[in-house]
Amino acid sequence: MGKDVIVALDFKSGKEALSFLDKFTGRKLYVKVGMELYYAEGPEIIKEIKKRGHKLFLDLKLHDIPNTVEKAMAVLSRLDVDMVNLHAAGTIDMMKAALRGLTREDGTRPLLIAVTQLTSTSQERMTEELLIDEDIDKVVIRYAENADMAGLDGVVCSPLEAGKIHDACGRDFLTVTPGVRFDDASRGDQVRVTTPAKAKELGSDYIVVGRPITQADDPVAAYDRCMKDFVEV
Ligand SMILES: O=C(O)c1cc(=O)[nH]c(=O)n1[C@@H]1O[C@H](COP(=O)(O)O)[C@@H](O)[C@H]1O
Repeated sequence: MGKDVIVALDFKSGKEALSFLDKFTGRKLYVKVGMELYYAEGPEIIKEIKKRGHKLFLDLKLHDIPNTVEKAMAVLSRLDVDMVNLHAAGTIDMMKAALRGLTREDGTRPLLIAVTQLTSTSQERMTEELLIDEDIDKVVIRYAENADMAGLDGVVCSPLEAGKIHDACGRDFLTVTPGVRFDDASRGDQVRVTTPAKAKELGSDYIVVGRPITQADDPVAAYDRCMKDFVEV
């Protein structure tokens, strides 16, 4: 499994996202388009980024009844994206429906991964607000097993949980991990975080990094630091 750094393009407009990408002259990145940018620009921004040769994870985190998710995934399958996601909390039936919707007539489809527990969720909040009275690691692993059972390709989780998920679901089951911070950086709203180097040690397949790169004084240097610590060492 090739490891890579996925840059979260959390920008309010296509103009900002594209001028950010221009800083990486000629380099092909793996980027993530999330709700903010997609809701602002729609499918056109996807086409433009793909035209420039970048790989793209479309992060819309679908979570609805199975029929609605199946139909929405069928629409997303027409976009030339490499990966899409949904919330595992929508149940195994919803994940199976998503997979059906995403699979094109010729049998091809983007990778489909499931968010387990958001990396901004702490043990305390999960227990007290969501009334899930279990150890958060156990919940994340159970959601990963559900995603595996539904036939998905992997999960979104904290890098801290990547090793345990591979133990439960196998080495080929993808762990895509946001919640990544350099030692000297602020966590912001993230809770279950670690560094790119530690994420590599724990077996994460992809790290998803937003603000530590996009808001750095030198974004290209910050990206290169992630690549060096996570991919190249
Ligand atoms: O699905 C995601 O991408 C996601 C899941 C999750 O549990 N936590 C999480 O932070 N993300 C996304 O990963 C990115 C992390 O951004 P930074 O916190 O700025 O590095 C954001 O775009 C989030 O929407």
